[in-house]
Amino acid sequence: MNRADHPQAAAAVAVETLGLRKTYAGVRGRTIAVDGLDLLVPARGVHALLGPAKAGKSTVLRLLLGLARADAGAARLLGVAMPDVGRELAGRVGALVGDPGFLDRLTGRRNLLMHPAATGREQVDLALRQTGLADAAADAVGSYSLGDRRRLALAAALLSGPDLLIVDDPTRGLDPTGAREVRTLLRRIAGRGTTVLMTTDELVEAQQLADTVTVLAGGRVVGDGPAADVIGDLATAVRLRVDDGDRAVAELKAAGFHVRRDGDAVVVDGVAEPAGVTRALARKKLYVTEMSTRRESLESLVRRLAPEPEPTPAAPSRAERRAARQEARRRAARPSWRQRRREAFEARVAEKQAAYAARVAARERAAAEKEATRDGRRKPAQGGPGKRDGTPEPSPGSRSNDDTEETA
Ligand SMILES: Nc1ncnc2c1ncn2[C@@H]1O[C@H](COP(=O)(O)OP(=O)(O)OP(=O)(O)O)[C@@H](O)[C@H]1O
Repeated sequence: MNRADHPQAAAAVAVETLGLRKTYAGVRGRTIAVDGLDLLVPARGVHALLGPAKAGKSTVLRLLLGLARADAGAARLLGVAMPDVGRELAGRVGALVGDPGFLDRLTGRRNLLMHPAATGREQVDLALRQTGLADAAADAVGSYSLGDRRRLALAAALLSGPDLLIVDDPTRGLDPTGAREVRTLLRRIAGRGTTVLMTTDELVEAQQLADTVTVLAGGRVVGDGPAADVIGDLATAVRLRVDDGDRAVAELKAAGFHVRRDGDAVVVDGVAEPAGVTRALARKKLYVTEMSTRRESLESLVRRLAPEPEPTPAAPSRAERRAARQEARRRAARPSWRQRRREAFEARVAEKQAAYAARVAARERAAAEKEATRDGRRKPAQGGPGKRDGTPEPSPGSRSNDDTEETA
């Protein structure tokens, strides 16, 4: 979406990035984790960075928090440009990225009191109340459920009363109850005026929790805007069997559906009304023999937003470069296709010429033998068949030119 077209572009912006890029070097070459990212997070509300595994979500958060250095691009958090974020925004940005490193044998309250952002018991107790942990404040963290630990981590991130809270995958690993509690908490935090920027790979979570979303795939933005517009009402994917699948795909495409083949089946993604698909087919005299529907997955959403996402090109590793050089040398040493064809052709010509020469020699031999036989017969009879001048009659097969001669 164009910045100017963004519904909240006119309002304050909490986070914005332009052309942000990050690559990681590994044993198998370089991985492009974030590839020219333009991100716009409106101030206030919950913004979800939504994408499948390895889409680059966590890397974006790490870049924004200064935990990793970008190769290129620019970013501003709460109006402050990236290199100065740490110095100028101390206390205004809270984060929950990675393991908060609580000590199990200490109470929740004691862990928070030891946090660098803690200023005193009053502030700590406020954070515990805000996260619904007041009753568990005196319990050892070792006895906390995973959901309670996550809420304690959020309490730590809230200690400084931040304007922006950055949270990486807040419900990962939680049971449905724990996940629901954390989602409710995040909505409550946003309701109090803190902008929440979070990552998730769950479509339903983004739909339930986020006001705005950015969908990432392969380190790139494939869609962004209000959650209701980008995700919609969790459209349905329809799977069909039709007698003429290829024609069905063509007709549905022409009718504006997002359609693809999956083996014998035809799959239509992002369908608001499944009956619309069967109607469109029936109009073209194509009849459905089998049909099933399921809620749209994140993968099909990404496919719908970016029908043919370009694969992230990874730079070749040293081993791959060496193999490519060896292959080039091997090709250079081997005769070219053209050269091999010419050699084969010349071999065929030489073969045919040799066969022709052998046939001519055989005919000449045969003619000479015939001549010798005729001479032998004439001698005793002194006048057999033949011309009067003694020239022998040409035999039927003794032409000097062979009209069956093959040309190369
Ligand atoms: N420190 C690192 N060193 C090398 N590669 C990395 C590093 N961190 C991330 N990557 C690679 O960068 C790509 C993006 O990873 P990232 O963790 O940002 O994705 P993600 O969308 O958060 O995925 P997930 O939901 O699985 O956590 C992946 O291919 C990952 O393997």
